[in-house]
Amino acid sequence: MRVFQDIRELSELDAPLHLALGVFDGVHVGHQEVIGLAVNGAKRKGGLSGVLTFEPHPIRVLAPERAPRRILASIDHKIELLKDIGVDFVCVQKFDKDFAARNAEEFIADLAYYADELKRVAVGEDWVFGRGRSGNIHKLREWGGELGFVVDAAAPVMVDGERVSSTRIRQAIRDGNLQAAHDMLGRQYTVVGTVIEGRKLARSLGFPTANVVAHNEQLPPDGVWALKVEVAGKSYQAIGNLGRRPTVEMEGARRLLEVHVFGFDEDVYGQVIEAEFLDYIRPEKKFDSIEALKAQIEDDVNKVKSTI
Ligand SMILES: Cc1cc2nc3c(=O)[nH]c(=O)nc-3n(C[C@H](O)[C@H](O)[C@H](O)COP(=O)(O)O)c2cc1C
Ligand SMILES: Nc1ncnc2c1ncn2[C@@H]1O[C@H](COP(=O)(O)OP(=O)(O)OP(=O)(O)O)[C@@H](O)[C@H]1O
Repeated sequence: MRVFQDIRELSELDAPLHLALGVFDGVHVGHQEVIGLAVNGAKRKGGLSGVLTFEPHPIRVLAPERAPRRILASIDHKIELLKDIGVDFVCVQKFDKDFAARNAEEFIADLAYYADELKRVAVGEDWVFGRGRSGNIHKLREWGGELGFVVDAAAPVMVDGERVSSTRIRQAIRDGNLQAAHDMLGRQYTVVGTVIEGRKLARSLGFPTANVVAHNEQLPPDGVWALKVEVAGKSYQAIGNLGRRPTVEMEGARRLLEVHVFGFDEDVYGQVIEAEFLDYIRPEKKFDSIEALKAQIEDDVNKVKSTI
């Protein structure tokens, strides 16, 4: 799968193009429907399917005060998810004030200019875009008639009677409702993060941990979780504490996911870990002593191991 950094680079593609447009945070079941229209279009008519997405999330530039603090998938993770769906290329357009300044018609005219053989545009039927949100599906069809592309629009995909959206999924994760997030994503929700050095205290507690800083992804509620993690392409069962470790840290310590991977004792500093949250075990607590914390962790580990 090819990755481009700007719509101007689409001129390198010498084939009919079938392009899905949107932010696609999390690549949820609604997004999959839209992207499927582009993929199927390319299969039926020939040519290449692709996704045009924006980075950072446009709302960060347009209304930072309303922007979500965390997202469902950082750009690298999003690109992996799009690769799994089978698109031929992804264009990650930098979204800044300049880009935001053009109106919907200018944006589409630019797109059709650089994506020379643009044959199909796929969107959700309620998608609005461009300065002042002036572009919509009707306008898109009108401009497509002039510029030579057709517009495929997906009807809203619903789960539990409500339209699926990235915002709704972020809320479900914040609430700890990972089953609802799973249903709306069409896959298990995972958090990707990098392992940083800790204080190496966990080893003396008998439970070495990898201290993971999430890459800006939405985290579920703090506490102890049964996890499945992927490290260096291999999958393991694990237990993790998400939070600020009040027993051993001062107030205001960084929020971390500390992961104890069963049957694993390798140095993983600097590596990327992907964690799936399986079951909530208990809230994080401040213990009176390290011994009490250690006894509790032993109980937690036994509890998780007994369910594997
Ligand atoms: C399964 C598990 C449960 C934990 N629960 C708590 C907790 O309830 N409260 C707390 O302050 N720290 C908790 N911790 C975090 C430990 O305090 C932490 O692993 C230890 O301080 C080591 O930190 P280090 O990796 O920086 O050396 C937990 C850790 C694990 C692995
Ligand atoms: N539930 C859905 N059903 C069908 N199409 C959808 C659905 N959700 C989004 N889309 C479409 O997918 C594309 C990308 O959507 P986008 O990521 O901008 O919106 P969203 O998922 O509703 O997120 P947010 O909550 O941030 O608005 C757009 O064309 C949009 O119309």
